Amino acid sequence: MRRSHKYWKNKKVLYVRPWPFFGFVAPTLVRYRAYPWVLQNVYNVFPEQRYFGLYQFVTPYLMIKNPDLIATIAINDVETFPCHRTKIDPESDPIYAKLLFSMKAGEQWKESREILKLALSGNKLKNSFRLMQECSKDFVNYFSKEGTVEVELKDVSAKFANDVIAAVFGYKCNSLENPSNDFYLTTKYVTEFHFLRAIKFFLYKLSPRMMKFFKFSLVDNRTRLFFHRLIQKNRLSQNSLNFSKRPCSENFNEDCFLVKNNNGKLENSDDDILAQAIQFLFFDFKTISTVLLFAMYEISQNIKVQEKLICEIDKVRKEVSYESLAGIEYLDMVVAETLRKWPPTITTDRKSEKPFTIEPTKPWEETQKFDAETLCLIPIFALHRDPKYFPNPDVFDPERFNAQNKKHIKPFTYIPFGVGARNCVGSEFALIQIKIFLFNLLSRFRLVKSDKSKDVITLSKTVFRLVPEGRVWIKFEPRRNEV
Ligand code: HEM
Repeated sequence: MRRSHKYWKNKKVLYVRPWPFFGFVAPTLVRYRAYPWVLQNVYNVFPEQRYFGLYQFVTPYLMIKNPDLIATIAINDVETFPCHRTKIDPESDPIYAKLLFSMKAGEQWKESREILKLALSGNKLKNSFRLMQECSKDFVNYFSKEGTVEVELKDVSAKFANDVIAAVFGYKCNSLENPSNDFYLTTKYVTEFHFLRAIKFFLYKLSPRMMKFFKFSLVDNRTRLFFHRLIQKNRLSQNSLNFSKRPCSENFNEDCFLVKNNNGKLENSDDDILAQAIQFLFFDFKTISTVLLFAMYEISQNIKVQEKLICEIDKVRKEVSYESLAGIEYLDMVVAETLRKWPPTITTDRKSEKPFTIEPTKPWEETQKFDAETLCLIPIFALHRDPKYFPNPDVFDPERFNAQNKKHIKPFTYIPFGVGARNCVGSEFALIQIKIFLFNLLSRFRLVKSDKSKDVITLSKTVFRLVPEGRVWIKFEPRRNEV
């Protein structure tokens, strides 16, 4: 596809006028507006359009606004739109090439996806449930030592998300007690998009061959070494890891990390496992910690929601089980509303393999032909905030998802986990992790606003993700006398 600000004009497609060189992302690059709001503004430029063109830097994207058109692209016409944009050439970085998100659709992707899906659901998920339950208990026990405590939400949600991933790797690290444990430091290091990594990504896009020639890898030696050491310990030792109180073989969910090789055999070489580890860190750590942060923040702000949630949680006495957790309908509704208002993945995309046509459905539209390799942007955050689909979108209202109301949500307007063949493979795993955390937390604490933070969250203008600006404080107030 040609990269130039003339592309949409030449194709006679309506488009958002780009800022020179930077395209629509300019307001975030100059730190004027947070990226989710920039996307929402762009989404609103042509209220009646089903789709329109825009430029991310000089790369043309087609924004798909209309929910039916989203379904066409992601479900009905999946042969034309089989993959995401991010595709790292396996020749240039074999580790990144093993990530499902960046894999080209085909047998290897299909099988790897099936294996990961199995590892993250059903009986395997029940096993992970036990680990998550342990991590949540460690979390609340840590705060139960004192009375009311003031906590910073970015910090505590990141530590919990980290500890669950670590547990999947057979590594018990309780990051609240021990914030400088190796796993947490590595997670932070890998997931922070610092300057050097940004440059590496840019160079990869520019010339994968050059990167291969100079043997530059997106996964640096420090990360590689850390995980290789961990994998070796897990495989070779039947004894506890230094940081684990249990035999690691019991914890290490190796099935999460199986990959089919080109000869159709199941294997998990150290590099395969390393790739899956990176996948967990990218997909689980950032998404889960973001959802937990916003869920705790919204619950602290909305007292009625909190009281109702506590009431429902208290009905499940003593130990919560996998089954009883799924039965707490109001918890489902609170999590669903958090994912509506604050979806951690603010957009997703599809890339067309072949040319395609969009037929008119409105009087002012014309048949429009598009080239192969057209990049389609699906604006998850903006759809969730569109008052046409969610009236008063800025209000946190879990009742949108009660049994009656959720029937009226227009299909493909609520898509926190994406849609179709390339949707999120970890959604079940993620939902259980979020729910079990909130269950344990609210069983022991009320979440109370803190004077240190404002009532309205401001989003960061320095990153291209959904991140609050600065620190976000609330208080955990023990419910000792009630339970
Ligand atoms: C609240 C948490 C999460 C959210 C909101 C989320 C959201 C998403 C979204 C929007 C996509 C793109 C889907 C599409 O294009 O249609 C995606 C893809 C993906 N997610 Fe998640 N995700 C979450 C947690 C996880 C977890 C825990 C894992 C486990 C490792 C995971 C693994 C993946 C993978 C591997 C893909 C790529 C799938 C493919 O291309 O075949 N996600 N996720």
